[in-house]
Amino acid sequence: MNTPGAVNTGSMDSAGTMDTPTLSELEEQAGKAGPAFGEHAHILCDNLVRIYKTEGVEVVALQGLDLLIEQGELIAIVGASGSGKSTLLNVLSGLDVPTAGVARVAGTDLLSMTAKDRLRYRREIVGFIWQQTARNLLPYLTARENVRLPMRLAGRRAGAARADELLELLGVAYCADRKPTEMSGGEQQRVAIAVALSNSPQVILADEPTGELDTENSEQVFAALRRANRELGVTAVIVTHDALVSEQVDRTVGIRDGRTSSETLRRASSDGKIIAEEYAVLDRVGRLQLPRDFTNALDMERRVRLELERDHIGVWPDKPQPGDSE
Ligand SMILES: Nc1ncnc2c1ncn2[C@@H]1O[C@H](COP(=O)(O)OP(=O)(O)OP(=O)(O)O)[C@@H](O)[C@H]1O
Repeated sequence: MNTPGAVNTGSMDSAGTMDTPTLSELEEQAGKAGPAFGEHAHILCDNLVRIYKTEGVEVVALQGLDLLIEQGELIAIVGASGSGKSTLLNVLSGLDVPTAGVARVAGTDLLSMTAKDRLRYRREIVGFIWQQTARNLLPYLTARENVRLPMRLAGRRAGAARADELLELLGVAYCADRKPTEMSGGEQQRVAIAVALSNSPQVILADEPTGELDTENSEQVFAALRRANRELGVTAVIVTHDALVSEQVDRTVGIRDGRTSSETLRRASSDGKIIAEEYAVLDRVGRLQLPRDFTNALDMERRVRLELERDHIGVWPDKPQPGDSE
């Protein structure tokens, strides 16, 4: 007889005693397990690690980062300098290979790609926009020619009509025949978004796309990214220090010390106001990063006392606080 709640994994032999389970029985059982972590996510990072080694010194830039992004989301990634944002974007763009963990974008496993897969991935699945306007466009080509170039490199018939449609969508149709030096920084970045969208990628990644721009140009570049996201359905991930960007997306993910630490979700209330709610991220093994200003305010160090209440968990400093009863 089985113990209540226990799972009978084996089968009976002719003498009626339990066998150890066969491999196929174990495989069948594993197949019945619930959905894998992030199975349906468009972008999945599971326990992602990136260690840089320079002159014998190791820097752990990503320390087991988990992140799930749904298809069609527009999210901002924020974090202090050195927290690992660019490292993450380099991994997602296929420029860099993580040391360990899982990274999957639009069904492509980024750790097991061949060189040929990687080239195809970078040309057709993701589009990229850099902070430095000069890095995004070739200076001797016009805006239209820049947008047509990725189509040519991918062996497609380089449709001038598609290039013009994209420039129109992003509000820079009037720049089609201009070279980068004849455009403002904001116009160049909007053309760069058109270049990134040229081969109809499923995901666009932008590293500080408004970092070199004034407020007016930043607004126009962010509006162009949002239009690309809404009208083309492309998933968009923007690394930014710019509050104008991070406070207007539906979800902002905070990275601290190479891990996701917080998320801010925004939704419209019934009276049309935007409500932002900040959450700490609970990882798959139950780890939580408490905001540093909270732990500093209560002088929390090394360990805290936890208490399970009916509908929440209380977190107290280890040391008694002034005014605490004995
Ligand atoms: N190629 C590299 N070789 C060695 N260490 C690196 C390399 N690239 C990044 N790092 C280190 O990895 C950590 C994360 O860097 P990363 O550039 O991802 O941070 P970031 O959050 O993008 O910072 P910033 O906002 O300043 O761009 C830092 O400690 C950085 O010094």
